[in-house]
Amino acid sequence: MDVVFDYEDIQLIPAKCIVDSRSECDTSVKLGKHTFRLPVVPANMQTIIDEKIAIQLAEGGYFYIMHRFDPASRPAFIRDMHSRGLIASISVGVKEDEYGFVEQLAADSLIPDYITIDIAHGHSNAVIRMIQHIKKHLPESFVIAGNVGTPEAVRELENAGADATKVGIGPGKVCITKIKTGFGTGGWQLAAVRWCAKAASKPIIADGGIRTHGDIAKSVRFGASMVMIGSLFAGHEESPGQTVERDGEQFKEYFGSASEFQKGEKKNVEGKKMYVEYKGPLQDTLTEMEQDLQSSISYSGGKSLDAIRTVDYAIVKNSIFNGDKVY
Ligand SMILES: NC(=O)C1=CN([C@@H]2O[C@H](COP(=O)(O)OP(=O)(O)OC[C@H]3O[C@@H](n4cnc5c(N)ncnc54)[C@H](OP(=O)(O)O)[C@@H]3O)[C@@H](O)[C@H]2O)C=CC1
Ligand SMILES: Nc1nc2c(ncn2[C@@H]2O[C@H](COP(=O)(O)O)[C@@H](O)[C@H]2O)c(=O)[nH]1
Repeated sequence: MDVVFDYEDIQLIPAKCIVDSRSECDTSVKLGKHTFRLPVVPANMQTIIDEKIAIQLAEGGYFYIMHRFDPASRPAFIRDMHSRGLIASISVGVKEDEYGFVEQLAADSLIPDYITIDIAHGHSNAVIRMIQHIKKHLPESFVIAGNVGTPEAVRELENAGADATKVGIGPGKVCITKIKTGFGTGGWQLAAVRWCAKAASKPIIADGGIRTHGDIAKSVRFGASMVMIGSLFAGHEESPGQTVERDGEQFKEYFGSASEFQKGEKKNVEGKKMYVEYKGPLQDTLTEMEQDLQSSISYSGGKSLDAIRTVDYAIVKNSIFNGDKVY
């Protein structure tokens, strides 16, 4: 890898505008057989998504991935989404029970449209075996595999049959992998996305470290087809995390999938819990994200996401924000 940088080190360089209004810019993206309104998916974490939010997102034309932390509810979830005419997008792990689960779905003709293999260290034989197992029993399902942080990993998972790979080891807001293990893409996640995307022959999902809406455009510039976001989606009215009040202000909990709060034990903890300010309705954030991304597209001199993929950029090491915040 030649240059190392992260989101805050990059500014995209504007090209001549070809639209009269930002509303002409199209933020939609195709992943597998379906087209979605935004190249954004809320993280498949228990404080970010539940069944109600999955329905809201799917009905609104947004991509979603249900988490895997209530495993027994998954068949009913798939049935319910399909009975509503909506896509069914679930997560699996790699432990022994999950093999039987996949076989049972096939036996019951319950075919998820998307299956995400969600483990911390995705460059592993365990994930390769699970990709092959899913492809054998549920060949119609679109398989997203992760998480990884290197081109070798992307190639191996693609060769095993993954339809997309998810990039990001440790850049997440509630992640402590980098501190506990010394490994990961934290601090250079955007460069890792670029490195992996260059090797990829299928879509890349950039996962973790997105702190502003502008980071979505930057991810697209460096090769992501989609981005997965946790913290920016935490704290909404609909978010499943517990609400607490402090000094008259409302906060909602956001915890890591490898935190002791998720695991119920202190073994191999690589995540923490935080409280984020209450943000109001989820739809307001989705709408603002879409408007901001439409604006990004207009600055890129095009009308669709593709225009962002080729814009020039400047590396401005640690100097963009100077402490600036949106609010
Ligand atoms: N994107 C990221 O940076 C990270 C995300 N996470 C999230 O936390 C959740 C839990 O992840 P995970 O612990 O993988 O899931 P699981 O607890 O389901 O573990 C999956 C399996 O992989 C094994 N395993 C886990 N980590 C490693 C490793 N580093 N080396 C070898 N084997 C390993 C586990 O065994 P054993 O426990 O005995 O080792 C277990 O058999 C997921 O939702 C994941 O996305 C967690 C950390 C980093
Ligand atoms: N190292 C850990 N990473 C985790 C954990 N739980 C989730 N995650 C990852 O974070 C992103 C979300 O990142 P954000 O910056 O947008 O908040 C999520 O999609 C997972 O990949 C964890 O416990 N440890």
